Amino acid sequence: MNRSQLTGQIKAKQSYLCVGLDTDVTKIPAHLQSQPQAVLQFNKAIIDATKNYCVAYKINTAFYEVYGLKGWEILEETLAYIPSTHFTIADAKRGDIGNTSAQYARTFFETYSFDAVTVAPYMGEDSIRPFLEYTDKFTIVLGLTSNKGAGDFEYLKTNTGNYFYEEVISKISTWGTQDNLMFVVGATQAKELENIRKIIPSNFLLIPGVGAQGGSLEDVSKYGMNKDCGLLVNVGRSILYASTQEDFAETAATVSKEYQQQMTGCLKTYLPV
Ligand SMILES: O=c1ccn([C@@H]2O[C@H](COP(=O)(O)O)[C@@H](O)[C@H]2O)c(=O)[nH]1
Repeated sequence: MNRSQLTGQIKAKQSYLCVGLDTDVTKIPAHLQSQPQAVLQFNKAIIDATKNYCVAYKINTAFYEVYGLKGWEILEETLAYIPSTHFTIADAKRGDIGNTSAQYARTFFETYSFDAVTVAPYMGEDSIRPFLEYTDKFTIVLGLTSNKGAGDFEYLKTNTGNYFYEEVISKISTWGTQDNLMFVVGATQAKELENIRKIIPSNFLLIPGVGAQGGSLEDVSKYGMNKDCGLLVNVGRSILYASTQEDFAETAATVSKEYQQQMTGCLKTYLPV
């Protein structure tokens, strides 16, 4: 899915919700846990329940890799079950020397046909270029993360007086275009979004941290939205585990709809005219 198809979906659905499929078998309803294909069944029920309210799904590979070969099969079947109208993200946070990054890019863009993959920027240009060579796919680079550890390196001041994360975003933004490059910015960092938009007014941002991590959808929308919306707000646990009973799918639908309705309001209020 390209940028204009993504923005088309956002407009049509009045939603920029991305549902995070971080499925932890110990947290899913007890009645499913005994089923042989528990994670896949859970994912399918969540996708059926939420697809009308969201425009994207993010599969965090850690929750599948933990089961070895079986986990990769579940990941593949989950990806195949996501409707083609939805943008798909492999949250794998890869990045290595170029020769190795090329294999990671092939994995997520060819072996599995994700629309996007998350990449860690620490190893620099040659570690990111192999992903960006897929000009019809999106490379989503970690910009300013949602966790406490963001303070350890991302907020260090460089000799230019800027934060390290600003240098990272600013430099990497010249390596790609708004059609193949996005950045991750945590919802818990909403106060920085106004500044980030000065550096990258056009690129889409993937925003995790609303829900379980306490980030504010309102603030993210107020400070991060651009004329195309430019936001994919990921919500995982607070949708997946909104109920741990037999009504988990209905409850996930209700919570997703609430997010979608709040997003409709934010689009009316904050979309620049
Ligand atoms: O800075 C970051 C980067 C990635 N993540 C990922 O997003 C989701 C958040 O899930 P919730 O359950 O909604 O908290 C998860 O996959 C993280 O690995 C992030 O949270 N922050």
